[in-house]
Amino acid sequence: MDVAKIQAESRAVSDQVFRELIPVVEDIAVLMADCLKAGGKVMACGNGGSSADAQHFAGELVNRFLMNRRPYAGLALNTDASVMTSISNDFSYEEIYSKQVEGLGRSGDILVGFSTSGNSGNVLKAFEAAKELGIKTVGFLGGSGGKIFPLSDYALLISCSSHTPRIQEGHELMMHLICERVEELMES
Ligand SMILES: O=C(CO)[C@@H](O)[C@H](O)[C@H](O)[C@H](O)COP(=O)(O)O
Ligand SMILES: [Zn+2]
Repeated sequence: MDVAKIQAESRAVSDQVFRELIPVVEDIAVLMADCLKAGGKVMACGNGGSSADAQHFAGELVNRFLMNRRPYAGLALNTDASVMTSISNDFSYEEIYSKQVEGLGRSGDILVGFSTSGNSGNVLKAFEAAKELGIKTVGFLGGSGGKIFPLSDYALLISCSSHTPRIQEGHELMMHLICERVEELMES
């Protein structure tokens, strides 16, 4: 393990977030606060570590980030094993999120997808379903942004790295920044 190389890449990711992506973080926080105030909800999805990011985000929204306040409508789409195994078994793994977006999503909601490659098929299909339903899409992406980039109304793209763990760390940083700003906008 080359710690110096990892440190340099970690710094580059953090620098990209603070130099380039804060205006997008702000736009997304405003979008989410407006959605939540209007009675909409924020759905999130991803695979592997990025599914953990989706759950992490929903937990911050429903319970608390820094403030004790009313719960916000946040939902991770990767937490219901019965729904996911049923869709995977009867149809395909690619449809585990799109079918939930079709069933649970309403116009005015927001769909967040975490994908470091930007190419996970189930996140891509969920974004396609969201577009059909008038649901805004927010992509936490990496590298070139992949196939999900053009379907993202808002893209938080860690383009300086193509390494999944470093990109995920950048995603978590931005997810926390969004949570802090959403709470400020909702509670002020
Ligand atoms: O957490 C990690 C690596 O840090 C892995 O579990 C990783 O999330 C998985 O390989 C995912 O399937 C990768 O999907 P994606 O980021 O390309 O959409
Ligand atoms: Zn990981």
